[in-house]
This record gives sequence, structure tokens and C-alpha cells, in this order.
Amino acid sequence: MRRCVAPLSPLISSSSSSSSFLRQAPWRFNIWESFTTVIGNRVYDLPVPEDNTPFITFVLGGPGSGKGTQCEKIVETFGFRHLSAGDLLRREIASKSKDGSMILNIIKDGKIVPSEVTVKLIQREMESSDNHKFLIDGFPRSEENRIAFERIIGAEPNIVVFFDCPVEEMVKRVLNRNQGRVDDNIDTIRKRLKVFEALSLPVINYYSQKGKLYTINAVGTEDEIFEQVRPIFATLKVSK
Ligand SMILES: Nc1ncnc2c1ncn2[C@@H]1O[C@H](COP(=O)(O)OP(=O)(O)OP(=O)(O)O)[C@@H](O)[C@H]1O
Ligand SMILES: Nc1ccn([C@H]2C[C@H](O)[C@@H](COP(=O)(O)O)O2)c(=O)n1
Ligand SMILES: [Mg+2]
Repeated sequence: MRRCVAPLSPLISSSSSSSSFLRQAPWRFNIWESFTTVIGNRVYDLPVPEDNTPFITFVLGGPGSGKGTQCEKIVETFGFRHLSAGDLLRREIASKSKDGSMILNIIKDGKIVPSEVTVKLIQREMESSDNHKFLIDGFPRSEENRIAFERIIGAEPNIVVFFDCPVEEMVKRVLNRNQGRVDDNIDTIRKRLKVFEALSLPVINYYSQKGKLYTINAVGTEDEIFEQVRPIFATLKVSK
């Protein structure tokens, strides 16, 4: 049976409706030895890595869905290394590297930076980390990102966590964020939402069909949302 993520278009073009747009079924992991646990009323098979190979979690969701906020909590509670693709790109801009002005223009325009640039930044962080448990936040944003990661890093994520948030809530959060980001304005947000629908939802569908996706209802307080996230990581047997 195919599991698909419904498009956002009615939500992007009008400001009136909200949605929870992922339908899903229990997951299966084929690569790792697995054990069974229950989250909510569903039975999940969770991966159990047998050695210190990297444990990669992709953290996905629309702009302002709360990825960064929840990643901080996962880091505090479960000791992962948090790599935000957006933060790595903003660091390149701030350091005035050769790609800095190209990255700035793309981010201002709500588009996606060439995959090779972003993957190389992630690769550098992964290779210099002594922590092998990674939360890769805001990546992959497109099929091109995903394929470039597989090609350059030579790995796939063990699990993918998707923060499913209504458009109105995402817009409200971004406009209230107050961190001086060049993309936190209504024009850029509209563009980012279109990019999310056109390029990122297919990636989320891809991982849903591969049985790697955990969908979190991203509406509620930060603590309420973390109570949905916690059991995913609490049941993983990953060495520190
Ligand atoms: N559950 C929540 N309820 C209300 N506000 C929240 C919640 N979670 C996060 N926020 C706030 O919403 C804003 C966006 O959150 P955050 O930066 O974590 O989102 P994000 O998914 O990382 O967004 P982006 O993709 O733009 O980086 C922040 O100001 C954050 O404090
Ligand atoms: N894989 C990625 C991640 C981010 N970007 C660019 C475009 C985004 O709008 C911007 C901010 O990212 P965020 O902090 O919201 O995760 O960074 C990209 O091009 N590719
Ligand atoms: Mg973020």
C-alpha cells in the first residue's frame, strides 16, 4: 500500500485552513537487527545498531515547525550531536567564505542551496565529531539533497522524524521568532512553503514508503511535543 503526503497548495495560497497532512502505518526496518516496542497504540520495530557506526536521524518539517527547538531537547536528553543545515549555511555567510554571498541570496529568496555545498558542510561536521549519533536538522530538503547525501556520505538515515505542523501555525511562529533571520518575513516564508511542498514533501513520502518515518503532531506546547518525540529515542539501543 502506498502512503502519501498530501500537498499543501490550498494552504499556501489561502490563509484560512489548517492541515495535518501525513497518513501512515507501522514501520519496518530491514537493515538492522530489530526489536519491537509500543508507542501510543502502535507496534514499531526499532533498529539496533551492533557497533559504533554512525546513527543518523534526519529531522524534517516545514519552516517554523519546531525542528530546532525539539532537537535541543533531544540533545539534552539523549546526547545526540545536532547539525542544523540552516545553521551551517548561516555560519558560512557569517564567515564570508567564498560561497557566502551565493548562499545568502538563495536563503533570502527562500530557495535551496546546491546540494554539494550543504552536504560538504555536513560531512565536515560529521567527520570531526567524536559523537556518532547525529540529528541532521532541515536536511534533506529535496530529492537532490537526499541523493547527494547518499552519494557523498555513503549512508542513509536510520530514522527520519517529521514535524507535521499546520501552515498557519508555522507562519505565526516564524514571524514571532525574532532572531534577526533574513528569511523570517512573510514574502520569504510564502516562498519557503512552496518549496517545502514541491521539493521536501516528496522526500518525506520517500522515507514513509521506506518505513523509516516517525510523524509528530507539532501542535502543542514544546513539552507536549517532546513527549511524542521522547519514546522514539528512549527505545533506541544506541551506545553513547
Ligand atoms: N511548540 C511550540 N509552540 C510555540 N512556539 C514554538 C513551539 N516550538 C517552537 N516554537 C517557536 O517557534 C519558532 C520556530 O521554531 P524553530 O526555530 O524550532 O523551528 P524550525 O522548524 O527549526 O524552523 P526553521 O526551519 O525556520 O529553522 C521559534 O521562535 C520557537 O521558539
Ligand atoms: N538542506 C538545506 C537546508 C537549508 N537550506 C537553506 C534554505 C532554507 O530556507 C535556509 C534556512 O534553513 P533552516 O534554518 O530553516 O533549516 O537554509 C538549504 O538550502 N538546504
Ligand atoms: Mg531551524
